[in-house]
Formats: sequence, structure tokens, C-alpha cells
Amino acid sequence: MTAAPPPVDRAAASRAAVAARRARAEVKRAIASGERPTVEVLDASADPANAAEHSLRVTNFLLAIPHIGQTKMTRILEQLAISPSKRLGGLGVKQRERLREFLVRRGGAVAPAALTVLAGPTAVGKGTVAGYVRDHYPEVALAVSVTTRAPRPGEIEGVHYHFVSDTEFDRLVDDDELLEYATVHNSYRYGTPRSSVRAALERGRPVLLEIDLQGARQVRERMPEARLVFLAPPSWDELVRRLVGRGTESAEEQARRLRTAEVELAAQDEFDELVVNDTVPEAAGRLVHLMGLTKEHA
Ligand SMILES: Nc1ncnc2c1ncn2[C@@H]1O[C@H](COP(=O)(O)OP(=O)(O)OP(=O)(O)O)[C@@H](O)[C@H]1O
Ligand SMILES: Nc1nc2c(ncn2[C@@H]2O[C@H](COP(=O)(O)O)[C@@H](O)[C@H]2O)c(=O)[nH]1
Repeated sequence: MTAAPPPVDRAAASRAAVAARRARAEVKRAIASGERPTVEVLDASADPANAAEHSLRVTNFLLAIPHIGQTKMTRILEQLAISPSKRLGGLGVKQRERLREFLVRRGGAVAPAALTVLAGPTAVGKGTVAGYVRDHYPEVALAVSVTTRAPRPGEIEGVHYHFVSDTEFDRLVDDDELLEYATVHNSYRYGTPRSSVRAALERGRPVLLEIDLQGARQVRERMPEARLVFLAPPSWDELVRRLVGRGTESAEEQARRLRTAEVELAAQDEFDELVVNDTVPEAAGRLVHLMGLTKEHA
């Protein structure tokens, strides 16, 4: 004879759900007001007397932290070897310690990243923000890409790009001299020379790559320790304004790029961090902060 299932204590379940919602809201509220309460919430959750924290699902806890979406949350839990079904109160000692270390790394001084990739949709301002970093944060080594497109007025060989022929680009690919490369916007080829990235890293300089989404994915595969930062527009309308306002593409090309931008925006969950490009100095400040540099963002 099968044993009857234990009776469901609906009142207790409902109390736990309310407590979990409260704890999740508290994590969100505190982060929004500039506090860093995640470690405190985790520590409090070890004591069953703190019912809200104790019963909070680890998934909901992570999702309450800005810029952690479903994909990233799943990856974090895999890395920390924590089952998504766990509640904070039910974590083992080692799991709690691993989660604590993760929160400290993320919430306090950001751990320095040797290699950071900045990507995002067309016309969001990647080039502008990267240029601001080059001009205001000389400690950052901004990798100079190779490209098969011709220089625009004002662009300097070796500063903005290395301008190369198709034949030379083929040779770089054949000799495996590029860390990543892609044909961008269906037109020209762009790539990051391995040697310059390696040389800067060996000198201990934090390296920034400003590249497209295809390149960012290749870097993630080849150097999983790289930090991927997605630059997002404040709104879709503003993205369109920037693309049209730049005036460097035909109406047809603008429409094509906007179709690609929709796909690129949907990929932001693949990234470790998100920076909204509201103003250039602020976005650049947040970016270098995420690179673990000492200059605090505004
Ligand atoms: N924070 C900002 N506020 C207003 N305008 C901006 C901002 N950032 C960049 N822009 C403007 O938006 C336009 C697009 O910027 P930029 O060329 O840097 O974009 P991008 O992401 O590098 O584009 P693409 O991928 O197409 O090369 C430019 O005219 C630039 O001056
Ligand atoms: N995959 C790579 N993409 C790159 C690289 N360098 C630049 N880019 C991207 O190309 C477009 C167009 O740049 P533009 O200067 O011609 O306007 C832009 O999205 C850049 O991010 C690279 O080395 N690899």
C-alpha cells in the first residue's frame, strides 16, 4: 500500500511565498538606493529565524540583482554548483561560501578583468565610448583592430585602425594572427590582432576590445575569462535617432542595420554586464569601473 502524501500546509506555503517576495523586493530596493545588501541577505538567510531570507529561492535572489537575467543566472548557478531548486536557507556550507565569494566579487570593488569586450547594436555609441576611454583613461589599452575598409576623414592608421588590403587580411587569418574576426554589416572585414592583445596583457595593462557581436562570441569561446559588456541604448527611439543623426548610411542601409540591431539587442543576456549609453562620460565611467579600474563611475 502506498503511503498517503503528507498534508499540504497551505498557510505555511503562502507565508513562505510572501516572505520570499518581501526579501526579493528588499534586495531590489536596497540595490536601487545604492546599498550592497546581497551579502547581508545571504548571511541572514542561514538563521531560520529570518524567515524571509531563509525561504528565498536562490534563483529569485540572483534575479533581483540588476543585470542578472535568466541566462546569466543559470550560468552562475552552474559555476557555483548550486541547484536552482535550492532556497538560501538550504544551502550547504560550501555552496553558501561560493555564493558569498561571488557576491563579494561582484558587489564590492569589481575584480579586475584583464580583457574586456564592449559590444552592442549599431550606432549605440561603441566607437564613441571607446574613444572617450582612449582619451581619458590612458591606463586602458584599447586594441587597434585591422579592417579592410578605407579610412574615414580624420582616422589615423595605427590609432583608429590598421587599414589593410583583402590579401593582407586573408594572410592574417591563414596565419592565425587574429583572436577573432568577422564581416560586419555585410561589407568589410574586421579583426583583433592577437599579438597586440597578448603584449598588453603581458605588460599587465587592462585591455578593451570594441567589436561586434559575432566577434564577442568568438572571444567568449577562446578566452572565457574575458568580461563581456553590452552597451545598450537608453531606448529604441534614441538608437534610431543616433543612427539617422550620424548620417553615414543610406536609408536602405539604416533599415538593414536596424533589423540586425533588433537581433543584437535580444542577445544582451549572453553578456556579463550591461551599460546604458545615456551620456558618453557616464557610460565610459561605468565601463572602466566594470573593468576593475579604481576610478569610480559617476
Ligand atoms: N551618449 C550619447 N548621446 C548622444 N549621442 C551619442 C552618444 N553616444 C554616441 N552618440 C552618437 O551616436 C552616433 C553613433 O555612435 P558610434 O558611431 O560611436 O556608434 P557605434 O556603436 O560605434 O556604431 P557602429 O557599430 O555602427 O559603427 C554618433 O553620431 C555619436 O556621436
Ligand atoms: N568583430 C569585430 N568587429 C569590429 C572590430 N573592430 C570594429 N568592429 C566593429 O565594426 C563595426 C563598424 O565599425 P566602423 O568603425 O567601421 O564604424 C562596429 O560595430 C565595430 O564594433 C574587430 O576587430 N572585430
